[in-house]
Amino acid sequence: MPVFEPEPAPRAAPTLAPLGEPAGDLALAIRGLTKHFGSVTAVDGVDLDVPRGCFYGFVGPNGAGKTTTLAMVTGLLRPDSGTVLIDGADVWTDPATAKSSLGVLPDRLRLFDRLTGTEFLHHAGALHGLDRATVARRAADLVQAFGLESASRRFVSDFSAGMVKKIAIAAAMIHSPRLLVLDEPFESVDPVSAQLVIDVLKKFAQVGGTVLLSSHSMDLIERVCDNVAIIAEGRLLAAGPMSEVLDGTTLEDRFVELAGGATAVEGMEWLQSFSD
Ligand SMILES: Nc1ncnc2c1ncn2[C@@H]1O[C@H](COP(=O)(O)OP(=O)(O)OP(=O)(O)O)[C@@H](O)[C@H]1O
Repeated sequence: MPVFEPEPAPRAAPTLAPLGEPAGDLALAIRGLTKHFGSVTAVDGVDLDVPRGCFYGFVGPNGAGKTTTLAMVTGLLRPDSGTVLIDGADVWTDPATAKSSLGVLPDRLRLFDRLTGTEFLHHAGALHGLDRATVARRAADLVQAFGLESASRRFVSDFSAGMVKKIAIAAAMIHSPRLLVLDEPFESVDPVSAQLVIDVLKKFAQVGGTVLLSSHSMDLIERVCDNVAIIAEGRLLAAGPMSEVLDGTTLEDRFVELAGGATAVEGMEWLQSFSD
């Protein structure tokens, strides 16, 4: 199917390239990315290499800086400092080139919800300059792949939260990008639909596409991704091939060990005194 066919690219060695000059086999290279909101440092000097063809998970506790990082990576939020190269093109100095190879599912996406599912996909394809016949063919492929056949003629405003996620991911893929950046793609998505989405994304990665996604589901990230980055308080604590980051433990254990969070609930004895 044409939708899942980015230019085949060699699968990169499963190690992080030495930080410095980004290597040429990277789908995404982030250097020194920093963002402050007033006195809060949301993202603090993040360096990350995402090799082509990999399925990269991005995890961290609430408020760790995941959404802020992904927003800067995709050109939605201007960094205070740092650079982002997508397929070698700088998101901020060469946005047209960088964004032509990028598909995005942003956080809290607002859709044009008075369009039907199919119209929405056509709109996304047209924005990327695809001709009508190509858009129609790809939209039909995507509707089928994401199990949205019965929804394709309904208004997006009538979609469930999970269906909205699926149509938004489909729209992010319609121009056959090289890199997909998905912020919480499985939030509100039931397990059967999540598996459907994972299958589509795996197919995309198998033919040389690259996926970077954030999620709070450690099981899912461990099962699906071949690389993972753990962020807390705006700093990257670990990044690289899953087996190296886990080092024999589970992702959940590694996450708690690095990012904290397994604290006992103390000082809430009143909770056991019940109002009656
Ligand atoms: N627009 C904003 N204005 C002020 N502070 C912000 C803004 N966006 C994010 N922050 C702050 O930046 C920090 C990182 O937030 P961010 O949303 O990136 O975290 P996250 O890892 O995506 O969290 P979650 O898992 O809860 O979605 C938090 O302290 C947050 O309060």
